[in-house]
Amino acid sequence: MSAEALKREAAARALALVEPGMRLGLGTGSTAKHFVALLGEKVRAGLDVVGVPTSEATRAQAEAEGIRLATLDEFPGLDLTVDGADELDDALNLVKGGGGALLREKIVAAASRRMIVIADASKRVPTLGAFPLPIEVVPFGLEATRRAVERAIAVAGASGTLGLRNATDNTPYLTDGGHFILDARLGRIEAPDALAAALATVPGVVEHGLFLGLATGAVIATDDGLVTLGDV
Ligand SMILES: O=C[C@H](O)[C@H](O)[C@H](O)COP(=O)(O)O
Repeated sequence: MSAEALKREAAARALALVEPGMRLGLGTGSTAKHFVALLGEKVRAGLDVVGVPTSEATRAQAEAEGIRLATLDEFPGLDLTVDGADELDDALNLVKGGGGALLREKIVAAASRRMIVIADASKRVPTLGAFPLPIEVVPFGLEATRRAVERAIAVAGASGTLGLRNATDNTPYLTDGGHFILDARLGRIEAPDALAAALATVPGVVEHGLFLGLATGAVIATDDGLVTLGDV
């Protein structure tokens, strides 16, 4: 099965968790896009839900699908968020932000009673870190922040290189919040909690892509069928 077909399978399984009246967090990325498309079909068939998008891209897609949207200011507590991930381990620790949406994704996930990750099997890893860890930083003081991030990575016992993410026109990539992203190529993250704690101390770091203790379950689509982790 193609990767897209697997992503759609995982999305379809997560859709079965959606009940009428739910307040949903809508994730970002190529896997979450399948979920939003399938949800749109259900909405047009009469399902009444409200969605909080985690990016402008998801907002545009959900609007086009006819999904009623709201903000976290209107609904500070959500029932369920369904989102993709760049990596997940068996303890449901995640790396997210490959598509630059980590900040809103983390706020929405933290506001949700349940967060279900949908992924194809390529995202499941024994140890996080092969995928570069996105670290969202404010443009002001970039070089000083970059150095402080390097020190924080070292304090957490990790090592690697940091690169400023560029957009396709070769200018710095800007997130929906108007921030830059430093991608940390670490290879392995042996102590995600220590790294998350160290990064949180750096002024200028807005958020990072380690999602620890946020996902409550995962649906992973493999060629041999669906595998679930946690509470699905
Ligand atoms: O910023 C983007 C998000 O964290 C995505 O959920 C993540 O990058 C996975 O995206 P995809 O489903 O396209 O692999």
